[in-house]
Amino acid sequence: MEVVIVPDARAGGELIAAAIASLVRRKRDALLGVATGSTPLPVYEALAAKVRAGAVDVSRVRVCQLDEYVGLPAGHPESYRATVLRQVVEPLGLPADQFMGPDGSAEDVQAACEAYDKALAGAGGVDLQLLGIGTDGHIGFNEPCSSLASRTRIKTLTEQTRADNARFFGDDIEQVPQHVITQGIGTILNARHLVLLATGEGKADAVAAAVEGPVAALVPASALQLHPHATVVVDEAAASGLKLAEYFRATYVAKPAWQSL
Ligand SMILES: N[C@@H]1[C@@H](O)[C@H](O)[C@@H](COP(=O)(O)O)O[C@@H]1O
Repeated sequence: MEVVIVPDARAGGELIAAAIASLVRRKRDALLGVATGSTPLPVYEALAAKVRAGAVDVSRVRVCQLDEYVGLPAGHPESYRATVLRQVVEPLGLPADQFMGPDGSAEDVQAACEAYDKALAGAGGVDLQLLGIGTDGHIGFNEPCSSLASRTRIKTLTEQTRADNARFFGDDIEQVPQHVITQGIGTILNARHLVLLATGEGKADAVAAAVEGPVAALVPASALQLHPHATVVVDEAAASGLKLAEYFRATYVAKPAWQSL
């Protein structure tokens, strides 16, 4: 696992957008797994700026969702489908048929989960999966004690996650769905490159547990330790609980010029 400490969220966004651009230059139809929440927004803004500047051609890039709420009415603005369309697909100018996600309004949710897991593999697998981290250490919507081998399935949110996400639902926790579909941890680990971005002091404990604690289902993000190509990008505040921060800084300074993220 590589840990990169950046001065602020904007720098993290620039760094990851550069890594995505570099991937797309190597593989024009890369499958990009995107996350929702506030944290990845600087990545999407930096990437869209590169596209506008003509620095990278993303016209063949495919985008896929990490997770979705269950039971929101179709087209609800806070569904993750609507969110990713608004924040990623439209700003990048991609056609809807280059975007895939699980069907959160399916009658048979279990079948929708299995179909999505198969569709990801059928699309050749995710090339780069962008991740955030919940304050309880979750990735996607894999809450604590999710199986580290789990596939895409339905999960029940913790009260903590519903409270954290209430800000997207008029600060009313009752409006936050209880159930979600999420790529499983095993599914996420199938991506070729995992890039987790965490910013702000509120993520410091979760980041320290994920990066320096034991691999444990209690901290789903610790599963990144099992992946051969995982990059954790943190700002100073989110890095504040890391015991090895100085080592991570020195390693990044000494990184060979030919080695990308
Ligand atoms: N399912 C999403 C996660 O993918 C995201 O990482 C997390 C943190 O969001 P934020 O970046 O807003 O803190 O929120 C939700 O739970």
